Parts: sequence; structure tokens; C-alpha cells
Amino acid sequence: MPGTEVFPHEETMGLFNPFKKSEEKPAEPAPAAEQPQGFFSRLKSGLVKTSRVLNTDIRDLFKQEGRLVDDEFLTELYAILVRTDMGAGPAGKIRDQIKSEYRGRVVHLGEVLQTVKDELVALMQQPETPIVFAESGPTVVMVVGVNGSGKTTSIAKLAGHLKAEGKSVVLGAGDTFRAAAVEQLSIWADRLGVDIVKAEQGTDPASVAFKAVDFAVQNNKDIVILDTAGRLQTQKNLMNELDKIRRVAGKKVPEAPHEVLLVLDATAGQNGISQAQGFSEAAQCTGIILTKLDGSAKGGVVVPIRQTFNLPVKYIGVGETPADFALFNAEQFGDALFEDALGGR
Ligand SMILES: Nc1nc2c(ncn2[C@@H]2O[C@H](COP(=O)(O)OP(=O)(O)OP(=O)(O)O)[C@@H](O)[C@H]2O)c(=O)[nH]1
Repeated sequence: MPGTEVFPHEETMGLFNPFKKSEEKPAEPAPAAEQPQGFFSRLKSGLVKTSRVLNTDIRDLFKQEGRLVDDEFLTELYAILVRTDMGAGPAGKIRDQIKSEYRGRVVHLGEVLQTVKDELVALMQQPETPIVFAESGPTVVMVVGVNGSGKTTSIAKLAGHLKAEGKSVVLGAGDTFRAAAVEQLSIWADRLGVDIVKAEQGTDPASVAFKAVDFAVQNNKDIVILDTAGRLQTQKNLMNELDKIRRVAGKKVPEAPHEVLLVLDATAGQNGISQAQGFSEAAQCTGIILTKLDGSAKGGVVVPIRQTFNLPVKYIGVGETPADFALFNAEQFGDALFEDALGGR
């Protein structure tokens, strides 16, 4: 396979942050997978904008200690809930729950927030869904999505996460369209101490996938994570390219790919989500990585994602370093949003 090269890991830990595309400033390497409490504080600060809308804006509805739950209150509460991007249906459902519990009564802030939290957690609910490893041979994970959604960054985060769990990881730098993506992933491979298979810009991404899976088989690696270039569902040739990558991976490991993870940018809003639905079906996705939850007050977007896609949200990203990444857990998410207002977990 001319032009495709394997770079087994060597101890060459770079000290600049590969996530920064333009400025190469020194950055403190962050540990790949922290203790749950460490991630919880990152999640909490990542979700601060959403948390502010839910807590501060709802608190502002209470001019005195208590407030009568009437139509005016319910309308104002609904408007606040919608601002988190949870969608009109879910916001209406939470408002109706408050209505049925408290209408005609004077309530306190804590009661309202507790009901909002409980309803929100119920709407986001799903079991934690880590990567399921193949019984034998390497597990193959493809990572797909539109441009700039955070694929390459999420691959680095996922690789760090799995390496910290003791898995041997091979990265396939299949975004051969964008030279910077290959470079970015190579730097991360070095820093994380994982192997990478990469090729010149313009090389067929399926050949990179083939080589990466082959390398993992030959060297008894646990997992191969394949990067792909950003694309839209309407770009038929690029969607066919994903099929080719699938087929090629399946030639080496019969069940591969075991997972196809769709990377979604939480800041893209509800339109972005409905567009991604077709994409996820066309690419036969098995789960979602939701990135950039720290970027906006749109943390409520997890709700329409859970409702629109017949897919679990497997991982979430709340920042640019590997430590800002973890399995999605609805209770933990709810705790991070409401802990300051409602107290301990
Ligand atoms: N704040 C924040 N930024 C993120 C997160 N995930 C990714 N990013 C940033 O989003 C930008 C795009 O990320 P990439 O990983 O390059 O996205 P990509 O999908 O590989 O991009 P293409 O290869 O162009 O399709 C980078 O600047 C990342 O640092 C996150 O969870 N939070």
C-alpha cells in the first residue's frame, strides 16, 4: 500500500496543545481519564452557562420567598426551559408536571428546581453505554460526522480514555482530506503513547483503514479508532466512501466496524440535530459523542438528541483536553446542572 505508513509509538511527548489549530502555545498535558469526581467538576464548570439559565433565571421568577403557580408563572417557566434548547415538547412536559403538582399553590424555588431536575433527568435517561469490546481480535470503531464537529479531538479523548483503562489503541488517520487533521492526530498519538497509521494527503481513506486494522490484528491490539473526513449526508460520493471503509474493515475483522460513532456539536442547535438524523441512518451509526457542551447554554440539547435518535449518547465532551471527556450519565449530568442550587449529590 504505497504512501501509507505505520508509526508505532515512540516516547516523544510533545508539549504544545494539538487542539489549537493556529497557535502552537505550550499547554499543560491533562490526565486522560480522571477520577469521577475530577470529571464531575469539569462537567459542572462546562455546563455553567446552561446551569445559569436553569437556576438563576428560574430563581428570578421568585421575587418573594414563595410564588403562586398560576398561568403567568407557568408561561415564564416554559420560556426559560426552551432557552436551554431542550425543545418545545420537553419544555411543555416539564411545565405540565409543575402545573399538575403545584397549580394554585404558593411554591418555593427549591421545589420547582427539584421537579425540573427530576423531569429533565427522566427525559435524558439511558444506561451508560461504553464501547463493547469484540470477544476476539481488535474492536474497530469508526468516527463520523460533519466538518468541525470535533471528530479528531474526540478520537484523541477516547483514545486517552481507553488507554487509561489499560487498552492498547491504534489510530487510523483517515481524514486524508485535511492534512492538519492527520498532523493533529499524530501529535496526540505521540502524547498519548498510542500507535498511529497515517498516509499522505489525498490517499484513499479506505486504504488507511485497511492498514490500521491489519496492523492491529498483526500486533494483537485491543482497539482501532478510525478518523474520517467531515461530510454531509447529501454528498453521495463521500457517504459511499464511508461504506467502503466499513467493507474494508470488515474484510480483516468479520464483525467490524463494531461501533460507528457520530460526533455531534452541541452548539449546532436543533436544526443541526435533525439534519444529523439522516446522516446517522445512512452511516449506520451505533452511538453519539456529543461535543462542545461547554460552549453555550444549550446543554438541554441532550433531550431532543435522546428523542430524535434511536441511539445512545455514549460520551460527552465539555472542553478541549482528554480530561474533558467521559461516558454520558443522565443523573450525573442533572447533578452537575443543579448541584449549586439543590445541594449535594
Ligand atoms: N470547547 C470545546 N471545543 C471542542 C470540543 N471538542 C472539540 N472542540 C474544538 O472544536 C474544533 C474542531 O474540532 P476537530 O476535532 O478538529 O473537528 P473535526 O470534526 O475533526 O473537524 P474536520 O476534520 O474539519 O471535520 C477544535 O478547535 C477543537 O478544539 C469540546 O468538547 N469543547
